[in-house]
Amino acid sequence: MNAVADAITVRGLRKAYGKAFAVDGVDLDVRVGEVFALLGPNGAGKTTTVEILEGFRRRTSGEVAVLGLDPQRADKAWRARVGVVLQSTGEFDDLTAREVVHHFANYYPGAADPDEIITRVGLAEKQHDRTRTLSGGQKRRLDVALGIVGRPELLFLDEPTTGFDPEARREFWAVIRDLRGAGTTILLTTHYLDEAEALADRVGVLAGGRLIAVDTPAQLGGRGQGGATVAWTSADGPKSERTDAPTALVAQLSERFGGEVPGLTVTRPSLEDVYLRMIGSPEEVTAA
Ligand SMILES: Nc1ncnc2c1ncn2[C@@H]1O[C@H](COP(=O)(O)OP(=O)(O)OP(=O)(O)O)[C@@H](O)[C@H]1O
Repeated sequence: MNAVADAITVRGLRKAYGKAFAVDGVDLDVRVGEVFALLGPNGAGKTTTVEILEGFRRRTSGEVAVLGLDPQRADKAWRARVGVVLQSTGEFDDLTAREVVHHFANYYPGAADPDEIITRVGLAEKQHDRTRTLSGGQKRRLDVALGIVGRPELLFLDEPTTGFDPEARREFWAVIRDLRGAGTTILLTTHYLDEAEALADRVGVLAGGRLIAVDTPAQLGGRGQGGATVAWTSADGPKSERTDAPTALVAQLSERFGGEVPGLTVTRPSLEDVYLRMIGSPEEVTAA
């Protein structure tokens, strides 16, 4: 169907630990050039899935193709095309951040300029510090630098911004948008719904090892259609109404108020609302 082959194709993927299936029949396609965010509660199987795609874990069954190859049989040339940012950072102790990035750049035939990468991830001021002295968020930036210095076609990011302060997250988002703009395919896992919304072309929700939904952030769980809440201020106080036809209600209100509707807002469920509903959060069930 696609003019360009998918970057990742997964069919019937399963992974058992003992008798339990951490991944239990996942089908997934990630298109070339898209940012795909894998969401899901703790233990849903995100890291297991991603590590299988990266070639770091063996699957129990199913078919997997990543950049056209089975990651279990991947060679050095394939590895050079894939960037990986793992959940836990490697320790380089007495090397400086700059030395580590330069060292990693040597592994890749078409590496980016390491100094430019250091600047892009916001580590320029800390580049001469030993990595063991970096803060958690700074170490994470270094992880990201190591993942992208080889100019990968496909980048895996497992919870990339955990431990980042808000400013660092925004800077990281800009780095990801640049990479996307340059044509990099990105698969990321995140617990931050705003991050998925800001970055992802599509999101997939994993729960209990199964992919229960795949859609754009705007459309996930029917978010884009109907189900809006219109709120306004009337003479006797704030009012709100849930409706599947918000435009018609706003038109009625406008007529009633003879123009501007005081305090008018129209809101749809946030990505977090629909996500929590999907994974059956107890809070959401009681709120509904
Ligand atoms: N090496 C392992 N041996 C046994 N069980 C494991 C192993 N790794 C993961 N699991 C189990 O598999 C399930 C999925 O774990 P996984 O790390 O893939 O989840 P996750 O979605 O990435 O979670 P989180 O959001 O907490 O990172 C969990 O129940 C976990 O306990």
